[in-house]
Amino acid sequence: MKRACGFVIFRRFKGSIEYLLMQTSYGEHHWTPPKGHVDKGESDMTTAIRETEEESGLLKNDLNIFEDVKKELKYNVKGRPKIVIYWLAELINPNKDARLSDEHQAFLWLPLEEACKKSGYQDLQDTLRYFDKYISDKLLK
Ligand SMILES: Nc1ncnc2c1ncn2[C@@H]1O[C@H](COP(=O)(O)OP(=O)(O)OP(=O)(O)OP(=O)(O)OC[C@H]2O[C@@H](n3cnc4c(N)ncnc43)[C@H](O)[C@@H]2O)[C@@H](O)[C@H]1O
Repeated sequence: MKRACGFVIFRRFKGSIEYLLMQTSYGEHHWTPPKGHVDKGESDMTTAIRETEEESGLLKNDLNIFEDVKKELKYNVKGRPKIVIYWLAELINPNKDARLSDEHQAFLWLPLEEACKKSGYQDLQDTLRYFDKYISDKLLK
């Protein structure tokens, strides 16, 4: 099965929580958090870190990774099943911005409702809402 891993990255910015979404420069120009295919012999977490660095310029040291908070999405791409694993991560310095690679044409930091609208896919919206609840229940109290 095709497998991809990445991070739902949030930052605490001017009193609100914002999520990083990136828009592909190919295909349908859809928006997702940074993620990508697991290479042969690579662990899921290594993939998530590598793809995030390649796609957004944000390094492992820029992030506080919540290894125990993850979500798996399963959907079909061209008729073949794909699994995508996202962990939650916080951008430690909220003023450090992302940068683009050739794979994306735009990125945005968006509050929950706008991020859900932009992402479109129901399972990604559910994932964002699940992580948002974790943030409010566990990190903001
Ligand atoms: N059309 C294209 N033209 C040119 N180059 C292309 C291309 N598609 C991929 N590539 C190349 O493939 C590389 C991507 O490699 P990676 O960067 O390693 O992998 P990825 O993020 O998992 O790829 P992708 O964007 O295809 O995956 P997603 O599941 O979001 O998206 C895959 C499909 O699933 C759909 N999808 C995404 N999330 C979904 C969800 N939650 N539910 C249902 N469908 C979803 C998307 O709309 C999309 O149709 C790029 O370097 C690019 O060069």
